[in-house]
Amino acid sequence: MSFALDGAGLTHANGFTALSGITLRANKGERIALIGPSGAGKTSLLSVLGTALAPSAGSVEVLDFGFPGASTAGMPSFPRKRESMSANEISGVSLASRLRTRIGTIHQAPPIPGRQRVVTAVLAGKLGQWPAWKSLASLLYPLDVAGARATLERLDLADKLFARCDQLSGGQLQRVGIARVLYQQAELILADEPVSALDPALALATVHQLTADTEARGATLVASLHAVDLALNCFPRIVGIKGGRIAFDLPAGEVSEALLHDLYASEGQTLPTLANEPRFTTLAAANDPATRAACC
Ligand SMILES: Nc1ncnc2c1ncn2[C@@H]1O[C@H](COP(=O)(O)OP(=O)(O)OP(=O)(O)O)[C@@H](O)[C@H]1O
Repeated sequence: MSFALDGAGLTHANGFTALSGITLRANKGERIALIGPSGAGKTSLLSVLGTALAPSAGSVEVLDFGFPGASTAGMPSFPRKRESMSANEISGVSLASRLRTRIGTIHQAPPIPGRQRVVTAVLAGKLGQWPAWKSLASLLYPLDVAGARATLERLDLADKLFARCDQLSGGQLQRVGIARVLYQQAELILADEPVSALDPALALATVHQLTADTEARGATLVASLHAVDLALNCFPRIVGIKGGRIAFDLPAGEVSEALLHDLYASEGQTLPTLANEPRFTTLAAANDPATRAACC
């Protein structure tokens, strides 16, 4: 099991309930796309899975660490290992940091210092796994340039190896954030709109890198995606989120056009797709076998 949420809820400090009654499980190696309208709760769900926010109701278990529902809404908390490791044996801080080295998070806008070189930003993916001396040394002088270059090559970005991050375009910076997580080789990758700044062809190729990497390593991937066609074409399992609840959880081939239109009813008649092109507004077009073959 990679993660299990049981009746999980998330109420923010201002009293707003972003998630309610979320029951969702994933085995290791699953690739899941989260889709749903703006404000549905996709980022909130990824934050709970990534342990950035504790559930305010229900329970969450991630990579064998459990989080009981907290009474303090949405406040960060520390995980407890499932095999009931005593609090005296290891501190909550240590447990949390150990768990987080196994989770790779891709942000829509990667939080990378502008002055950092691309090579250093990519190698930072392993900072939590390396011993302290190696992490410090790598920040001062990149230790695995070949590894960073090979990872960037997969994203067609090797020519930016020594560029400063504040000299990159939004799409290039987004791919550096993805390269960092690919380099990290996390067991669970949580990607929040990972290709929102890329053109359709690059978005497809980049998502392919993510799905191929996780498939090859048996890692789990959960990605929120704006483009419905990208989700249907590249992910075997689709979870629709609406109003902080799971609207459906189905194999991609079983997601009907009616379900999609119901999910996005608040956003009008046109389904959000790559480049918002109307050619993918029918399920037949979105599930085009040629596109699916190109991705998966
Ligand atoms: N810190 C916060 N405090 C209060 N409400 C919040 C907070 N963060 C998010 N929300 C609310 O929770 C709801 C879900 O937000 P979330 O970011 O999870 O949605 P989303 O599906 O990721 O949306 P989008 O596709 O636009 O990124 C929204 O109504 C949002 O306004």
